[in-house]
Amino acid sequence: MESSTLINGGDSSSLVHNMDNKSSGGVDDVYGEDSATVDQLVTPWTVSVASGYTLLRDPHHNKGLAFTENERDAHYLRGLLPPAVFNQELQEKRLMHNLRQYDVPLHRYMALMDLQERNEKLFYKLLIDNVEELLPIVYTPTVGEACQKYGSIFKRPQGLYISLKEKGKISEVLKNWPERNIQVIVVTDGERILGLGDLGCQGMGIPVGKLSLYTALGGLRPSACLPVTIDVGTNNQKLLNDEFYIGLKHKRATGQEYAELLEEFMTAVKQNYGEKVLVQFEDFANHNAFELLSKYSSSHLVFNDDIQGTASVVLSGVIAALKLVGGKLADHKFLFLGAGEAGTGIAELIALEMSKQTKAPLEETRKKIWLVDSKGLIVRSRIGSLQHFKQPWAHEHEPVKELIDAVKAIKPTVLIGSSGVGKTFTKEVVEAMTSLNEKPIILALSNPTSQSECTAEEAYTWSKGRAIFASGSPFDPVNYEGEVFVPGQSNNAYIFPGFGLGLIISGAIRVHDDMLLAASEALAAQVSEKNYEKGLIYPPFTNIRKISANIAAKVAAKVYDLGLASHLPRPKDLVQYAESCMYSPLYRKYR
Ligand SMILES: O=C([O-])CC(=O)C(=O)O
Ligand SMILES: [Mg+2]
Repeated sequence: MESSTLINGGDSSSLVHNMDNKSSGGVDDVYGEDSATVDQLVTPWTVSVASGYTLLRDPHHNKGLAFTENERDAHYLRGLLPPAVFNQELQEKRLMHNLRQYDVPLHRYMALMDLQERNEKLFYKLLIDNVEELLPIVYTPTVGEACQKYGSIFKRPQGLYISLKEKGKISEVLKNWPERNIQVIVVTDGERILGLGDLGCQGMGIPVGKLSLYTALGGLRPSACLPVTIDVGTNNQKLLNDEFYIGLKHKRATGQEYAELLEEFMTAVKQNYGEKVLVQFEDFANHNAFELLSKYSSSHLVFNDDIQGTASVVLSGVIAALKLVGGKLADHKFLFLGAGEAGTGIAELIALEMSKQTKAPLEETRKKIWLVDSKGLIVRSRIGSLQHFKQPWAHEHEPVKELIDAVKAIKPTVLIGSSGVGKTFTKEVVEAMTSLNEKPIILALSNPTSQSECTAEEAYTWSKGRAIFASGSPFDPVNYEGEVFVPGQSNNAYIFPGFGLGLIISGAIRVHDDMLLAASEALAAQVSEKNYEKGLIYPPFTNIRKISANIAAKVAAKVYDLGLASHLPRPKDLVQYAESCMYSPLYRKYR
């Protein structure tokens, strides 16, 4: 009896089911009032939505108690809602009040996911207006716990699961997703979820969380965002033993079997969504992350958030920190704990920027940067046994085993933790950094909070208030000897939403390192004098949409300059253009 119609346009290109009985869900034409969102630039935005009970169950169009009297009459809602009519602000106030009743962050997370599935606009309105309070819930650290428990909190699909069972059918599986105009995909295979290790299929929480930030922080339409989890098995024995585990119950497929599944996925993505769809790789293990990025960067629009997004946000923080500590980038010396995706990605982008500034060859600027991995300082004598992505960092030096001895030997001005292992910046390490530097720059990037190399309190206390500190997951301000220190959050969430927006509004077909440098410079330029006075090296998240528009503009400008843009002509004012393309969470009036 049910027929379905595909309707494009607005922020809601969705599959709407026509039913015979209008009162239980017919199809009405609706004219919205929002400013144009990204794809409205190419499609007319008359949209059709279901009415009646079906409308209340459709998260893209449901407004709950905010349906007006006229809308209740026109859309067969009489009796389905209690009599009160709330505006969106009152709904928001009520929800924030309810959320704050939960003491357990995971309960807040679950309440927010329920809201997202019930009333999408209200979810985004809440997230945008309360970004500092809600970011730690929908994102790190709480999203990490959600992934660990994803099997038991799973209710409805929030993204696509593509497992080895779907081999040979991936293109068909993509067509099962209700949206067609996809602009960004965040994909994980769950092998390295934050610093929590292999969570297999339960890694889905990460693409879902990242994409909700694409919308809230970067203004991408929710319906243009597709979370994907590739399931090739898991090596996490606890999950394999768990009768409630939601993924494939065998060890991870590797080698050719893995590569073929990924190849089929990447091909199907391009076939279904064209060459301008952005694929963001997220939380893959090192070996696959580097390989996938280099394999697909010349044929697809791909971006690895852990290698490139993290690099861009850290470079921005370092550029900003120079205002507080003085000197040029090339005057500084960097020591990393962790030589994986984040560590080597950041190191390379810093070396590139140094090389750009000084005109020195990359081989020279790399020598200012040292990395420590689980076997100690990466030095020339280890080269034969090093993975290829570590080899550029194998400089001449005698072997050093421990981080503390590396600090003493290298004498860095900047210490960066990206190993995924918590509590590794010990008192001794922070004190050594402080004895070497008037203002040591210390970045503890590993996520979630449990994996942070040190806490904000430890950094400020052990450095006697002298550290310039930022971390991947948020920490509260610290009161040290009567002075309040506000730690920064050096997280790729500052970069990827604006970066992706910049790629999309310009119709980029490839990502280039210069675009990452442009994003870093754009973010650093958003740190105000007031922020610097407080010792901050990142602007607060409260202005993130404006920040994202500025990042998007600089990235798009670079896309145009490099001749990689397919949306012509180039808009005159790219900041204004980026802002005008952003999704609005305000309700539309339904006729
Ligand atoms: O998700 C985050 O908070 C940052 C990130 O990409 C990671 O830690 O893998
Ligand atoms: Mg990540």
